[in-house]
Amino acid sequence: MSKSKSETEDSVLKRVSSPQDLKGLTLDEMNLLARELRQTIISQVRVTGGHLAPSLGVVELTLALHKVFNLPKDKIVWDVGHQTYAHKILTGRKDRFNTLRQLDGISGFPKRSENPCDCFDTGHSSTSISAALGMAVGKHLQGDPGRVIAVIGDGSLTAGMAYEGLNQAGDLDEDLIVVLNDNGMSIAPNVGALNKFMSRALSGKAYQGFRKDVEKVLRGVPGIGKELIDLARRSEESLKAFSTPGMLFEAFKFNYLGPVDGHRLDRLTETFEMVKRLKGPVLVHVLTQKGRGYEPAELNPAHYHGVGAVKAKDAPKQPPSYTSVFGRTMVELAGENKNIIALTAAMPEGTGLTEFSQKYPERFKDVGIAEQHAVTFAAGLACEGYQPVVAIYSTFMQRAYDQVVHDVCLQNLPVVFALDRGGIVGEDGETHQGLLDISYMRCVPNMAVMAPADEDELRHMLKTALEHKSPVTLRYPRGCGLGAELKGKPLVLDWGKAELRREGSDCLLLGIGVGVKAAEDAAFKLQEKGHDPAVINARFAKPLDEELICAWAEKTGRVVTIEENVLAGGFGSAVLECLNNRNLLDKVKIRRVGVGDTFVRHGSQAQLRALYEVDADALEKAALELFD
Ligand SMILES: Cc1ncc(C[n+]2csc(CCOP(=O)(O)OP(=O)(O)O)c2C)c(N)n1
Ligand SMILES: CC(=O)[C@@H](O)[C@H](O)COP(=O)(O)O
Ligand SMILES: [Mg+2]
Repeated sequence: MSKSKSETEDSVLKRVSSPQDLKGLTLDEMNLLARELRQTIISQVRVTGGHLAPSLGVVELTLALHKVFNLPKDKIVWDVGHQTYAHKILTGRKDRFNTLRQLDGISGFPKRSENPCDCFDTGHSSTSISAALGMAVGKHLQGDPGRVIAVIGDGSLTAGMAYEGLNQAGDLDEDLIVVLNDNGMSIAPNVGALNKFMSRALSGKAYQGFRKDVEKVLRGVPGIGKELIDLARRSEESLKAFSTPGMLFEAFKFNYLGPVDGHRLDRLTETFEMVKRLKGPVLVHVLTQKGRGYEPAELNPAHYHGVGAVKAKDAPKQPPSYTSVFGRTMVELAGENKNIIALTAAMPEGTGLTEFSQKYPERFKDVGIAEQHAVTFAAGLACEGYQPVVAIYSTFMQRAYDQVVHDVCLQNLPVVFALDRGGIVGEDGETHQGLLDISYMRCVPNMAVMAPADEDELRHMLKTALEHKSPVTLRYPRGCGLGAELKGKPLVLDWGKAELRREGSDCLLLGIGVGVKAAEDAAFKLQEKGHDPAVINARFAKPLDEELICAWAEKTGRVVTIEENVLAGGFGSAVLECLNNRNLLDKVKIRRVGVGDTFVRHGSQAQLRALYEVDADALEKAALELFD
């Protein structure tokens, strides 16, 4: 008796626990498996959240790569790594897939420590070609025949680093395979001249149609049809150069193959079987649809790029996020100040700038995934008298550090760095935590560093930063605010002044950013234990309000700082330096609460704050130690 359709479907994924299990599958079985993988991904992301549309778009591509190549001997470097859910399921993590992005569960990104088939850790974009080239050269030197494949999206191809990799790879003529996963989208629709060129060339159906028509006519020529076709194919090269995306990659000395339909398993496997035998650098151009197989994601791939877990219907309404308050304040301030220009590096929605982009399209620039360029571009705008606000996640700003130092701070240009996701971000984990920025910005001459205690203070800080005619970093966290009332117009705060929130006599709890709420919560608990803590909202990590801080440090004799940043070089270090400079360290005991010398993994923000001891409990504990 033949099996029912659903029994057959069920059985394919059940039979697959490693890429080896794909080798004997038929095309029909592979197509069924693609469907099952999609169902598994969709239902899991509903529970844990995650990068849904990118992962759905590459299901067939992943299957074809695993069918043709042999991991872990061959290697796939996934750019960004946010599209690897099918890869994870196929490489022995099916049974742990329900722990995706959870504390102690599997990561949402490739991790060498997690599985031998993850050959390179990613999370930030556009590193894959360079890493894969390094591996290819390493293999070459060792005489290892394994193949190396970089899979990079069209969005990630807007970053300069990708071209640095292509440039060297073409020159070295190494055996490297680059798969361009072209879905026309970054998180938002992709931008840039090259993107326009690629889509124009691809939609040049005229060329494809012309080619077919010519072949048809030539075939009909009795006796010499074949020779004429060969001749036409040879001269086609020059025609192609004017009208296909291949032109770009061929200039880098890559062999270009494609475009291939990225949802046709037969075409993909055929292509990779051929590519496997080719020597030198090869680029395979694959066309996919972001969100494929899940209608809401197909219709709105930007929204479904990364989603949270589906919320219960009766979940309480949350206060507005810091991001949305930033976005609204930008719109408000730009109405009064025509010099404000908002910049994003491929994250208009993530940085809260969508409304700004609609209201002031002339004064909004999405530069693509090009943080370095964004910063130097801002420096140029500032030279022309504009006030650029560069809104970039804290973690991605790391990439543009020299531009911050050399192009902005050295010239003391008035650029505002709005660093969203400053602090613990949660489920994205190690690659995305924004835990270094206070340290890396504080040490740069001319740079000021502020962090708001709540979403209302964020408004005032943005106004203050724009009034200041030097570089300013304004960092704020991922997620919703405290529910602070947003009333009145944004005000200019006293420059470099902290805010005394509570007077006290036996210790000083000194917070910055989200640390201020933790300080107030810890103060409450310490009071219940008979202590009398003072609480200060520092507002500025630089310039520090040395007068207020030292006065209360001396009065209380005990100081505990708290920040969501690494301890090394952070806000607490600034306070320690200040007490030392004023020779107060023999009179004042100090402890610092922050993240130690470690990378913070994935989990919920609350779990991680507790685990890495950067919450009110940790602050209370540190304060109590000072009374021992
Ligand atoms: C350096 C850096 N900047 C920004 C991001 C945020 N980001 C993650 S995925 C993405 C879009 C990537 O587009 P593409 O490579 O085309 O992949 P797709 O999501 O379309 O599959 C962006 C901007 C990042 N991961 N790294
Ligand atoms: C993969 C990536 O880098 C982004 O998609 C990132 O995960 C977005 O983070 P948020 O969810 O905090 O916007
Ligand atoms: Mg894309």
